Amino acid sequence: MAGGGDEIRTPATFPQRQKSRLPRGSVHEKSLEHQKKGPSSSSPSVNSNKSPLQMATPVAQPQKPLDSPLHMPKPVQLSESLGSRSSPCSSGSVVSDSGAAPFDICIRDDKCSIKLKRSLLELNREKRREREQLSKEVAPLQHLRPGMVLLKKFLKHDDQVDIIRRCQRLGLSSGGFYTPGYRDGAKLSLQMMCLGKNWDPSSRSYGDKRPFDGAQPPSIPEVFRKIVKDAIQASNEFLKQKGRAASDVDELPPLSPDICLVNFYTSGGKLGLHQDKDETKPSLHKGLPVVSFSLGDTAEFLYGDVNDVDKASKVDLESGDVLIFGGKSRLIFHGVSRIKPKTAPNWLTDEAKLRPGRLNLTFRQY
Ligand SMILES: O=C(O)CCC(=O)C(=O)O
Ligand SMILES: [Fe+2]
Repeated sequence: MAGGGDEIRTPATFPQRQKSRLPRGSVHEKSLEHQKKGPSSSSPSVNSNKSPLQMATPVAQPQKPLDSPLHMPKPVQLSESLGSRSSPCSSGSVVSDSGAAPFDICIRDDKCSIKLKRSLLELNREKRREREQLSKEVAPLQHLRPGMVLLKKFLKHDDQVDIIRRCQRLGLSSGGFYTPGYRDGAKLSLQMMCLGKNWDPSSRSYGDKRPFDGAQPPSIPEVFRKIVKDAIQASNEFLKQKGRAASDVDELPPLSPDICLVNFYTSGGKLGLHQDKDETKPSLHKGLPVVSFSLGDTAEFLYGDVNDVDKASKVDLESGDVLIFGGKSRLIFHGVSRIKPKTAPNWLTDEAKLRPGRLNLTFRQY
């Protein structure tokens, strides 16, 4: 799996979390082909002139428009036909302040659906199978390179459902999901929402409000911060153990996240290689980590020292995985080369009703 890193197959050390349930666990895009050895860099961005969301200068497009025809709601596959406002994930009514037709990351339970719901027994059986498979076949923590740790299925089942439901609610309200687009007309096939601070793709900078509609990003839910903290702690315990045997293993500095970029990739979603480097100099210099949660379909994730997909290592990020890159890896180039369709766990799509695709949350400290 991971290139360049080693894996440890001991049943590791997710403190408590692993026990009670399973170990725990934007959206930007544009073709990676353009990037082969190309000068791109992005998400929060980097050395090229290109935006994090890639190349051309992106222009935010609210899912629903102010008055200009340029701001006509972008047709979002499935969402209209499935009825974006009445997902069963919603608890209560969620309505965009702007009266917009916001993007719903969940699909509603179609009463006419011929798909039979799985029984609770079947769902539990699937969850158990997933746990057993994980403990047999996969190292729960993997040291991919100095400063970079992958925590397989670190997000517990209930937490995955809860994260999706919270993101759904936040995404439907003011400051919620929108489709970033480029000034040249190119569209990103992803939906993005910022929590804590707004990250503006066109200026590649952070602010308190979204320039295109003045919306204030919702705050980062406390439960998300707690999982981030637990993931860093679990990584450091693991790195400490490793450090006894190897000298190049650094611990990760603690993170107090005040930014979370939430991306939803549809099945054709991609994100070109980029560095996350729009945070403050002290944050970057200290190597304060980026902590990434993956939910839904599996992503093929690329990472490496240079902006070249041919030289990048590859790792699958599955639903429930938490990836951390900080310290010496804080400025690695990384991206998503593809989303693997129909790889989300059945129990997750049944319980959370996440639409086909992948939800990714990256936490950072400004
Ligand atoms: O989706 C991912 O795994 C990566 C997202 C990312 O790199 C970003 O939002 O900056
Ligand atoms: Fe990134």
